[in-house]
Amino acid sequence: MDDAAPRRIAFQGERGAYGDEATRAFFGPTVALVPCPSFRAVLEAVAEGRVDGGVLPLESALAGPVAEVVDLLLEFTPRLSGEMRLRVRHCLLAPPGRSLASLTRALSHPQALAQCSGWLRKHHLQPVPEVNTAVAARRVGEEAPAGTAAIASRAAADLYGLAVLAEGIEDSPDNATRFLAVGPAIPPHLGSRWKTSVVLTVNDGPGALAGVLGAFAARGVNVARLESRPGGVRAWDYRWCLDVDGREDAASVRAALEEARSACTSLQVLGSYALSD
Ligand SMILES: O=C(O)C(=O)Cc1ccccc1
Repeated sequence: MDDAAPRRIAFQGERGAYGDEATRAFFGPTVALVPCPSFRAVLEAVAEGRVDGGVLPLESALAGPVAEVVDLLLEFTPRLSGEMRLRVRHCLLAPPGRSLASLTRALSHPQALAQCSGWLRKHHLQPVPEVNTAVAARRVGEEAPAGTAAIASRAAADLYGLAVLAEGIEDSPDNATRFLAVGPAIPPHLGSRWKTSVVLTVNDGPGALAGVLGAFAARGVNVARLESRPGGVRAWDYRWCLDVDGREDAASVRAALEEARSACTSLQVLGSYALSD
């Protein structure tokens, strides 16, 4: 890779999306942004080497996992190159001149709708899913549909000529989303804390999952995330996604993984990556 050339990084959505903000926070203002229509398109661009990396939202502190991204990571198994937490502050946006009282619907990404569900209920606004917050803002700006607002960032309001009717409408004051960087480009300002992501299926029988967790506990390795997804060998078999603290090549993590394997029908290390400070 030419060091002087800006790195091309794919994200889902359009300018003004939270993925856009996360990509610039990860890679700095000179990054070459490559907007993609879907999360799958981001991973395809990375897999085919059309970009140097991609940035994807994995889970929100308030609304939980972005299940589509979790499943796509298991399908594509890209190189995991970094993690960051982005503070997400949502705004209610409408064409200039509209009042809150005139609105009946709010368009946004399902994660944003979920993060603002209490506020929407209180203001009698019907949530309407859209592929991305920035797409919602652009549509409301261009088409000005009757009674319809968008939930997106203040940056999206500026980009698409919308007025900010309310700011900070998320249901928790510390609403944040974990974003992962994937692909060969490593974000430049990562810290010293590392994580390792693993996907496994366990033997059928009492204590199998406890055996996996016990292997990490016995070596003082913190399990930071444990999530089940469908898609094991048979119906109702689960794939368990674990994030543990530490690098795959750390002695404690390596030994825990080795012991965990004996309680598993499959165990795949997706990768180790550092967290941004
Ligand atoms: O729709 C967006 O802008 C995204 O990047 C997905 C998203 C939505 C809400 C919170 C974090 C990420």
